[in-house]
Amino acid sequence: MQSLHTQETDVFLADNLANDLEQLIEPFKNEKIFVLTDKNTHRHCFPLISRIEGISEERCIITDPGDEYKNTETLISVWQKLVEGGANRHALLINLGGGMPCDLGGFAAATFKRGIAFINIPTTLLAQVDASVGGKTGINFMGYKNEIGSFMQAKHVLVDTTLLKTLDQPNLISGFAEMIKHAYLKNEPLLKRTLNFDILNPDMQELSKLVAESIKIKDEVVTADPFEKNIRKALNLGHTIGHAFESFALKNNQPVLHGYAVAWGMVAELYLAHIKLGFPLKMVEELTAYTKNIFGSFSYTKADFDYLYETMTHDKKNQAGRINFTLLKAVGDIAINTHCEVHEVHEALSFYLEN
Ligand SMILES: NC(=O)c1ccc[n+]([C@@H]2O[C@H](COP(=O)([O-])OP(=O)(O)OC[C@H]3O[C@@H](n4cnc5c(N)ncnc54)[C@H](O)[C@@H]3O)[C@@H](O)[C@H]2O)c1
Ligand SMILES: O=C(O)C(=O)C[C@@H](O)[C@H](O)[C@H](O)COP(=O)(O)O
Ligand SMILES: [Zn+2]
Repeated sequence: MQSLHTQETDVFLADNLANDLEQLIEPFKNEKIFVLTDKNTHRHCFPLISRIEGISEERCIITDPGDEYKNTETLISVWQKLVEGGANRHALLINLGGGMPCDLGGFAAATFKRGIAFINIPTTLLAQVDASVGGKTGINFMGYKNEIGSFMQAKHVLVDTTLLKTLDQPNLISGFAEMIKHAYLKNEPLLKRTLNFDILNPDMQELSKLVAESIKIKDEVVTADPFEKNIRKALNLGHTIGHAFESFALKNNQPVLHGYAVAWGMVAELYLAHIKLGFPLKMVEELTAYTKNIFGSFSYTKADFDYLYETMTHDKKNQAGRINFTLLKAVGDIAINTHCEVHEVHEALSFYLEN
Protein backbone atom coordinates (compact mmCIF):
# COMPACT_ATOMS: atom_id res chain seq x y z
CA MET A 1 0.00 0.00 0.00
CA GLN A 2 1.14 3.53 -0.78
CA SER A 3 1.37 5.93 2.14
CA LEU A 4 0.28 9.55 1.83
CA HIS A 5 1.35 9.98 5.41
CA THR A 6 1.91 13.43 6.88
CA GLN A 7 1.99 14.77 10.38
CA GLU A 8 -1.72 14.75 11.06
CA THR A 9 -3.29 12.06 8.97
CA ASP A 10 -2.16 8.59 8.08
CA VAL A 11 -3.70 7.78 4.73
CA PHE A 12 -2.85 4.72 2.66
CA LEU A 13 -3.87 3.86 -0.87
CA ALA A 14 -4.63 0.14 -0.80
CA ASP A 15 -3.05 -2.41 -3.12
CA ASN A 16 -5.03 -5.28 -1.64
CA LEU A 17 -7.67 -4.21 0.86
CA ALA A 18 -7.74 -7.35 2.99
CA ASN A 19 -3.95 -7.79 3.13
CA ASP A 20 -3.36 -4.13 3.85
CA LEU A 21 -5.99 -4.03 6.57
CA GLU A 22 -4.55 -7.18 8.12
CA GLN A 23 -1.23 -5.32 8.51
CA LEU A 24 -2.83 -2.20 9.96
CA ILE A 25 -4.78 -4.10 12.63
CA GLU A 26 -1.82 -6.26 13.69
CA PRO A 27 -1.22 -4.12 16.82
CA PHE A 28 -4.80 -4.88 17.88
CA LYS A 29 -4.53 -8.67 17.58
CA ASN A 30 -5.20 -9.16 21.30
CA GLU A 31 -8.03 -6.61 21.41
CA LYS A 32 -11.65 -6.61 20.36
CA ILE A 33 -12.24 -5.20 16.90
CA PHE A 34 -15.65 -3.77 15.95
CA VAL A 35 -16.75 -2.85 12.42
CA LEU A 36 -19.31 -0.10 11.86
CA THR A 37 -21.18 -0.23 8.55
CA ASP A 38 -24.53 0.87 7.25
CA LYS A 39 -26.83 -1.72 5.67
CA ASN A 40 -25.46 -1.09 2.17
CA THR A 41 -21.78 -1.17 3.03
CA HIS A 42 -22.37 -4.26 5.15
CA ARG A 43 -23.74 -5.97 2.05
CA HIS A 44 -21.30 -4.63 -0.54
CA CYS A 45 -18.06 -4.04 1.34
CA PHE A 46 -17.96 -6.08 4.56
CA PRO A 47 -17.54 -9.43 2.70
CA LEU A 48 -14.19 -8.14 1.41
CA ILE A 49 -12.75 -7.97 4.93
CA SER A 50 -14.89 -10.48 6.81
CA ARG A 51 -12.36 -13.31 6.67
CA ILE A 52 -9.54 -11.39 8.30
CA GLU A 53 -8.57 -12.81 11.68
CA GLY A 54 -10.01 -10.69 14.47
CA ILE A 55 -12.93 -9.45 12.38
CA SER A 56 -16.26 -11.13 12.93
CA GLU A 57 -19.89 -10.76 11.99
CA GLU A 58 -20.85 -10.77 15.67
CA ARG A 59 -18.88 -7.55 16.25
CA CYS A 60 -20.50 -5.74 13.33
CA ILE A 61 -22.52 -2.68 14.18
CA ILE A 62 -24.95 -2.00 11.35
CA THR A 63 -26.93 1.25 10.95
CA ASP A 64 -29.57 2.43 8.52
CA PRO A 65 -28.04 4.27 5.57
CA GLY A 66 -28.20 8.02 4.92
CA ASP A 67 -27.47 11.33 6.58
CA GLU A 68 -30.90 11.31 8.29
CA TYR A 69 -29.40 8.65 10.58
CA LYS A 70 -26.28 10.62 11.51
CA ASN A 71 -28.04 11.49 14.74
CA THR A 72 -28.16 10.96 18.49
CA GLU A 73 -30.32 7.80 18.28
CA THR A 74 -27.86 6.02 16.00
CA LEU A 75 -24.93 7.27 18.06
CA ILE A 76 -26.48 5.82 21.23
CA SER A 77 -27.03 2.50 19.45
CA VAL A 78 -23.31 2.39 18.53
CA TRP A 79 -22.26 3.11 22.13
CA GLN A 80 -24.69 0.39 23.29
CA LYS A 81 -23.24 -2.21 20.92
CA LEU A 82 -19.74 -1.34 22.10
CA VAL A 83 -20.75 -1.79 25.74
CA GLU A 84 -22.66 -5.00 25.05
CA GLY A 85 -19.72 -6.34 23.00
CA GLY A 86 -17.35 -5.77 25.93
CA ALA A 87 -15.24 -3.04 24.28
CA ASN A 88 -12.54 -1.68 26.55
CA ARG A 89 -10.33 1.36 26.03
CA HIS A 90 -7.96 -0.62 23.79
CA ALA A 91 -10.67 -1.81 21.43
CA LEU A 92 -10.57 -0.77 17.77
CA LEU A 93 -13.48 0.51 15.71
CA ILE A 94 -13.27 0.18 11.93
CA ASN A 95 -15.63 2.54 10.10
CA LEU A 96 -16.43 0.89 6.79
CA GLY A 97 -18.68 3.22 4.85
CA GLY A 98 -19.22 6.68 3.48
CA GLY A 99 -19.09 9.97 5.30
CA MET A 100 -22.05 9.02 7.45
CA PRO A 101 -20.42 5.98 9.16
CA CYS A 102 -17.01 7.73 9.20
CA ASP A 103 -18.38 10.86 10.93
CA LEU A 104 -20.66 8.94 13.29
CA GLY A 105 -18.19 6.16 14.06
CA GLY A 106 -15.35 8.63 14.55
CA PHE A 107 -17.43 10.52 17.08
CA ALA A 108 -18.56 7.31 18.82
CA ALA A 109 -14.88 6.29 19.07
CA ALA A 110 -13.80 9.76 20.24
CA THR A 111 -16.30 9.68 23.10
CA PHE A 112 -16.38 6.00 24.11
CA LYS A 113 -14.42 5.65 27.35
CA ARG A 114 -12.95 9.09 26.45
CA GLY A 115 -11.50 7.78 23.23
CA ILE A 116 -10.69 4.52 21.50
CA ALA A 117 -8.76 4.07 18.25
CA PHE A 118 -10.55 3.95 14.92
CA ILE A 119 -9.61 3.20 11.33
CA ASN A 120 -11.61 4.62 8.42
CA ILE A 121 -12.15 2.57 5.29
CA PRO A 122 -14.09 5.03 3.13
CA THR A 123 -16.41 3.40 0.61
CA THR A 124 -17.83 6.46 -1.19
CA LEU A 125 -15.96 8.91 -3.38
CA LEU A 126 -16.93 11.68 -0.98
CA ALA A 127 -15.50 9.86 2.02
CA GLN A 128 -12.32 8.87 0.16
CA VAL A 129 -11.37 12.41 -0.80
CA ASP A 130 -12.82 14.22 2.17
CA ALA A 131 -14.83 12.78 5.08
CA SER A 132 -12.45 10.00 6.13
CA VAL A 133 -9.46 12.35 6.24
CA GLY A 134 -8.72 15.11 8.72
CA GLY A 135 -10.38 14.17 11.97
CA LYS A 136 -13.68 16.05 11.88
CA THR A 137 -16.19 13.68 13.47
CA GLY A 138 -19.76 14.29 14.57
CA ILE A 139 -23.49 14.12 14.11
CA ASN A 140 -26.30 16.42 13.01
CA PHE A 141 -28.47 17.85 15.80
CA MET A 142 -31.70 19.88 15.93
CA GLY A 143 -31.66 20.30 12.17
CA TYR A 144 -28.11 21.70 12.04
CA LYS A 145 -25.26 19.94 10.27
CA ASN A 146 -22.46 18.48 12.41
CA GLU A 147 -23.70 20.50 15.37
CA ILE A 148 -22.18 18.05 17.86
CA GLY A 149 -18.72 16.68 17.22
CA SER A 150 -15.04 16.58 17.97
CA PHE A 151 -11.68 16.65 16.28
CA MET A 152 -10.17 13.20 16.54
CA GLN A 153 -7.80 11.76 13.97
CA ALA A 154 -8.31 8.24 12.69
CA LYS A 155 -5.41 5.94 13.53
CA HIS A 156 -5.26 5.15 9.80
CA VAL A 157 -7.31 5.76 6.68
CA LEU A 158 -7.25 3.01 4.05
CA VAL A 159 -8.52 4.07 0.63
CA ASP A 160 -9.44 1.53 -2.03
CA THR A 161 -11.08 3.02 -5.10
CA THR A 162 -12.23 -0.42 -6.31
CA LEU A 163 -14.86 -0.18 -3.54
CA LEU A 164 -16.57 2.47 -5.69
CA LYS A 165 -17.66 -0.20 -8.20
CA THR A 166 -20.98 -0.68 -6.38
CA LEU A 167 -21.62 3.00 -5.65
CA ASP A 168 -24.55 4.52 -7.54
CA GLN A 169 -24.14 7.47 -9.89
CA PRO A 170 -25.75 10.15 -7.65
CA ASN A 171 -23.34 9.29 -4.84
CA LEU A 172 -20.36 9.26 -7.19
CA ILE A 173 -21.34 12.70 -8.45
CA SER A 174 -21.88 13.89 -4.87
CA GLY A 175 -18.29 13.04 -3.97
CA PHE A 176 -17.04 14.74 -7.11
CA ALA A 177 -18.38 18.06 -5.76
CA GLU A 178 -15.82 17.98 -2.93
CA MET A 179 -13.09 17.23 -5.51
CA ILE A 180 -14.21 20.28 -7.49
CA LYS A 181 -14.02 22.28 -4.24
CA HIS A 182 -10.44 21.08 -3.66
CA ALA A 183 -9.54 22.06 -7.23
CA TYR A 184 -10.89 25.61 -6.72
CA LEU A 185 -8.68 25.84 -3.63
CA LYS A 186 -5.59 24.58 -5.49
CA ASN A 187 -5.10 26.01 -8.98
CA GLU A 188 -6.56 26.54 -12.46
CA PRO A 189 -4.88 23.55 -14.20
CA LEU A 190 -6.35 21.10 -11.67
CA LEU A 191 -9.72 22.86 -11.87
CA LYS A 192 -9.70 22.52 -15.65
CA ARG A 193 -8.76 18.83 -15.50
CA THR A 194 -11.45 18.19 -12.89
CA LEU A 195 -14.25 19.99 -14.72
CA ASN A 196 -13.24 18.29 -17.97
CA PHE A 197 -13.30 14.83 -16.36
CA ASP A 198 -16.38 12.90 -17.48
CA ILE A 199 -17.83 11.92 -14.10
CA LEU A 200 -20.98 10.57 -15.79
CA ASN A 201 -18.88 7.95 -17.65
CA PRO A 202 -15.82 7.80 -15.45
CA ASP A 203 -12.48 6.31 -16.43
CA MET A 204 -11.76 4.70 -13.07
CA GLN A 205 -7.98 4.71 -13.53
CA GLU A 206 -7.95 8.43 -14.21
CA LEU A 207 -10.38 8.97 -11.33
CA SER A 208 -8.02 7.13 -8.96
CA LYS A 209 -5.25 9.57 -9.88
CA LEU A 210 -7.51 12.55 -9.24
CA VAL A 211 -8.59 10.97 -5.92
CA ALA A 212 -4.97 10.75 -4.74
CA GLU A 213 -4.38 14.41 -5.68
CA SER A 214 -7.56 15.47 -3.97
CA ILE A 215 -6.64 13.65 -0.75
CA LYS A 216 -3.25 15.37 -0.78
CA ILE A 217 -4.88 18.80 -1.03
CA LYS A 218 -7.10 18.09 1.97
CA ASP A 219 -4.24 16.50 3.87
CA GLU A 220 -1.96 19.53 3.36
CA VAL A 221 -4.60 21.92 4.66
CA VAL A 222 -5.43 19.74 7.68
CA THR A 223 -1.75 19.32 8.52
CA ALA A 224 -1.29 23.09 8.45
CA ASP A 225 -4.29 23.73 10.71
CA PRO A 226 -5.83 20.57 12.22
CA PHE A 227 -8.26 22.39 14.55
CA GLU A 228 -9.63 24.89 12.01
CA LYS A 229 -8.31 28.01 13.69
CA ASN A 230 -7.27 29.45 10.35
CA ILE A 231 -6.62 28.06 6.85
CA ARG A 232 -8.66 24.87 7.38
CA LYS A 233 -11.70 27.13 6.97
CA ALA A 234 -10.81 26.99 3.26
CA LEU A 235 -12.24 23.46 3.18
CA ASN A 236 -15.62 24.98 4.00
CA LEU A 237 -15.92 26.70 0.61
CA GLY A 238 -19.54 26.26 -0.51
CA HIS A 239 -20.61 24.94 2.88
CA THR A 240 -22.08 28.03 4.58
CA ILE A 241 -24.88 28.16 2.03
CA GLY A 242 -24.56 24.44 1.17
CA HIS A 243 -25.25 23.35 4.75
CA ALA A 244 -28.22 25.75 4.89
CA PHE A 245 -29.61 24.09 1.72
CA GLU A 246 -29.03 20.65 3.29
CA SER A 247 -30.79 21.60 6.54
CA PHE A 248 -33.67 23.17 4.60
CA ALA A 249 -34.09 20.01 2.49
CA LEU A 250 -33.94 17.77 5.57
CA LYS A 251 -36.59 19.90 7.35
CA ASN A 252 -38.86 19.42 4.34
CA ASN A 253 -38.28 15.64 4.44
CA GLN A 254 -36.59 15.79 1.06
CA PRO A 255 -32.93 15.20 2.00
CA VAL A 256 -30.31 15.99 -0.61
CA LEU A 257 -26.85 14.46 -0.87
CA HIS A 258 -24.14 16.51 0.84
CA GLY A 259 -22.04 16.99 -2.29
CA TYR A 260 -25.01 18.29 -4.27
CA ALA A 261 -25.67 20.89 -1.57
CA VAL A 262 -21.98 21.86 -1.62
CA ALA A 263 -22.04 22.26 -5.42
CA TRP A 264 -25.13 24.50 -5.28
CA GLY A 265 -23.61 26.34 -2.31
CA MET A 266 -20.40 26.95 -4.26
CA VAL A 267 -22.33 28.63 -7.07
CA ALA A 268 -23.97 31.07 -4.62
CA GLU A 269 -20.74 31.62 -2.67
CA LEU A 270 -18.59 32.21 -5.75
CA TYR A 271 -21.15 34.83 -6.77
CA LEU A 272 -20.62 36.38 -3.33
CA ALA A 273 -16.89 36.17 -4.04
CA HIS A 274 -17.54 38.08 -7.26
CA ILE A 275 -19.42 40.93 -5.59
CA LYS A 276 -17.12 41.11 -2.55
CA LEU A 277 -13.70 40.29 -3.98
CA GLY A 278 -13.92 40.55 -7.75
CA PHE A 279 -13.80 36.80 -8.46
CA PRO A 280 -14.37 36.63 -12.26
CA LEU A 281 -18.07 36.54 -13.12
CA LYS A 282 -17.31 34.44 -16.19
CA MET A 283 -16.02 31.66 -13.92
CA VAL A 284 -19.13 31.88 -11.73
CA GLU A 285 -21.24 31.50 -14.85
CA GLU A 286 -19.16 28.52 -15.99
CA LEU A 287 -19.69 26.76 -12.65
CA THR A 288 -23.39 27.64 -12.72
CA ALA A 289 -23.83 25.95 -16.11
CA TYR A 290 -21.68 22.95 -15.10
CA THR A 291 -23.56 22.48 -11.84
CA LYS A 292 -26.97 22.72 -13.49
CA ASN A 293 -25.91 20.05 -15.97
CA ILE A 294 -24.38 17.58 -13.49
CA PHE A 295 -26.19 18.27 -10.19
CA GLY A 296 -29.48 19.77 -11.38
CA SER A 297 -30.97 22.65 -9.41
CA PHE A 298 -31.99 23.22 -5.82
CA SER A 299 -35.42 24.63 -5.41
CA TYR A 300 -36.54 27.31 -2.97
CA THR A 301 -38.28 30.67 -3.16
CA LYS A 302 -37.65 34.19 -1.85
CA ALA A 303 -39.96 33.32 1.05
CA ASP A 304 -37.29 30.83 2.23
CA PHE A 305 -34.46 33.38 2.45
CA ASP A 306 -35.06 34.11 6.15
CA TYR A 307 -34.96 30.42 7.07
CA LEU A 308 -31.81 29.86 5.02
CA TYR A 309 -30.12 32.92 6.53
CA GLU A 310 -31.11 31.90 10.07
CA THR A 311 -29.53 28.49 9.47
CA MET A 312 -26.31 30.20 8.36
CA THR A 313 -26.18 32.01 11.70
CA HIS A 314 -25.33 28.58 13.21
CA ASP A 315 -22.29 28.08 10.98
CA LYS A 316 -19.15 27.17 12.93
CA LYS A 317 -17.02 29.82 11.19
CA ASN A 318 -19.11 32.67 12.63
CA GLN A 319 -17.72 34.96 15.26
CA ALA A 320 -18.92 38.02 17.16
CA GLY A 321 -22.40 37.80 15.65
CA ARG A 322 -21.07 37.94 12.08
CA ILE A 323 -21.46 35.32 9.39
CA ASN A 324 -18.06 34.56 7.93
CA PHE A 325 -17.61 32.97 4.54
CA THR A 326 -14.68 31.29 2.89
CA LEU A 327 -14.46 33.00 -0.49
CA LEU A 328 -11.93 33.24 -3.32
CA LYS A 329 -10.33 36.25 -4.98
CA ALA A 330 -9.27 33.92 -7.79
CA VAL A 331 -8.80 30.17 -8.14
CA GLY A 332 -6.27 29.19 -5.44
CA ASP A 333 -6.40 32.64 -3.84
CA ILE A 334 -8.38 31.99 -0.66
CA ALA A 335 -10.03 34.59 1.56
CA ILE A 336 -11.21 33.06 4.85
CA ASN A 337 -13.29 35.00 7.40
CA THR A 338 -14.96 37.18 4.77
CA HIS A 339 -17.89 38.79 6.52
CA CYS A 340 -21.01 39.26 4.40
CA GLU A 341 -24.02 41.42 5.22
CA VAL A 342 -27.52 39.99 5.09
CA HIS A 343 -28.36 41.90 1.86
CA GLU A 344 -25.28 40.38 0.17
CA VAL A 345 -26.31 36.89 1.21
CA HIS A 346 -29.81 37.59 -0.15
CA GLU A 347 -28.26 38.81 -3.40
CA ALA A 348 -26.33 35.55 -3.71
CA LEU A 349 -29.46 33.49 -2.98
CA SER A 350 -31.29 35.51 -5.66
CA PHE A 351 -28.46 34.98 -8.15
CA TYR A 352 -28.76 31.22 -7.59
CA LEU A 353 -32.56 31.34 -8.05
CA GLU A 354 -32.40 33.41 -11.22
CA ASN A 355 -29.66 31.37 -12.84
N1 LIG B 1 -15.74 14.81 8.37
C1 LIG B 1 -15.54 15.44 7.25
O1 LIG B 1 -14.50 16.05 7.02
C2 LIG B 1 -16.60 15.41 6.20
C3 LIG B 1 -16.31 15.85 4.90
C4 LIG B 1 -17.30 15.81 3.94
C5 LIG B 1 -18.55 15.30 4.25
N2 LIG B 1 -18.81 14.87 5.51
C6 LIG B 1 -20.11 14.26 5.85
O2 LIG B 1 -20.20 13.05 5.10
C7 LIG B 1 -21.56 12.72 4.92
C8 LIG B 1 -21.80 12.36 3.47
O3 LIG B 1 -21.00 11.27 3.14
P1 LIG B 1 -21.37 10.29 1.94
O4 LIG B 1 -21.79 11.07 0.77
O5 LIG B 1 -20.28 9.32 1.82
O6 LIG B 1 -22.72 9.63 2.46
P2 LIG B 1 -23.11 8.21 3.08
O7 LIG B 1 -22.13 7.67 3.99
O8 LIG B 1 -24.50 8.40 3.60
O9 LIG B 1 -23.16 7.27 1.77
C9 LIG B 1 -24.04 7.55 0.73
C10 LIG B 1 -24.83 6.30 0.29
O10 LIG B 1 -23.95 5.40 -0.37
C11 LIG B 1 -24.07 4.10 0.18
N3 LIG B 1 -22.77 3.45 0.00
C12 LIG B 1 -21.62 3.76 0.62
N4 LIG B 1 -20.60 3.08 0.09
C13 LIG B 1 -21.11 2.28 -0.86
C14 LIG B 1 -20.54 1.34 -1.77
N5 LIG B 1 -19.23 1.13 -1.84
N6 LIG B 1 -21.38 0.68 -2.60
C15 LIG B 1 -22.72 0.94 -2.58
N7 LIG B 1 -23.30 1.82 -1.77
C16 LIG B 1 -22.50 2.49 -0.92
C17 LIG B 1 -24.47 4.32 1.60
O11 LIG B 1 -25.09 3.20 2.16
C18 LIG B 1 -25.43 5.51 1.45
O12 LIG B 1 -26.70 5.04 1.07
C19 LIG B 1 -22.35 13.93 5.36
O13 LIG B 1 -22.85 13.66 6.64
C20 LIG B 1 -21.33 15.03 5.42
O14 LIG B 1 -21.70 16.01 6.35
C21 LIG B 1 -17.86 14.92 6.47
O1 LIG C 1 -12.58 18.96 6.77
C1 LIG C 1 -13.04 20.10 6.82
O2 LIG C 1 -12.56 20.97 7.52
C2 LIG C 1 -14.25 20.44 6.02
O3 LIG C 1 -14.82 21.50 6.20
C3 LIG C 1 -14.70 19.47 5.00
C4 LIG C 1 -16.17 19.59 4.62
O4 LIG C 1 -16.27 19.08 3.28
C5 LIG C 1 -17.10 18.74 5.47
O5 LIG C 1 -18.39 18.77 4.93
C6 LIG C 1 -17.14 19.06 6.96
O6 LIG C 1 -17.85 18.06 7.63
C7 LIG C 1 -17.83 20.37 7.28
O7 LIG C 1 -17.67 20.61 8.63
P1 LIG C 1 -18.40 21.75 9.45
O8 LIG C 1 -17.39 22.11 10.48
O9 LIG C 1 -18.71 22.88 8.50
O10 LIG C 1 -19.62 21.16 10.00
ZN1 LIG D 1 -18.35 18.80 2.76
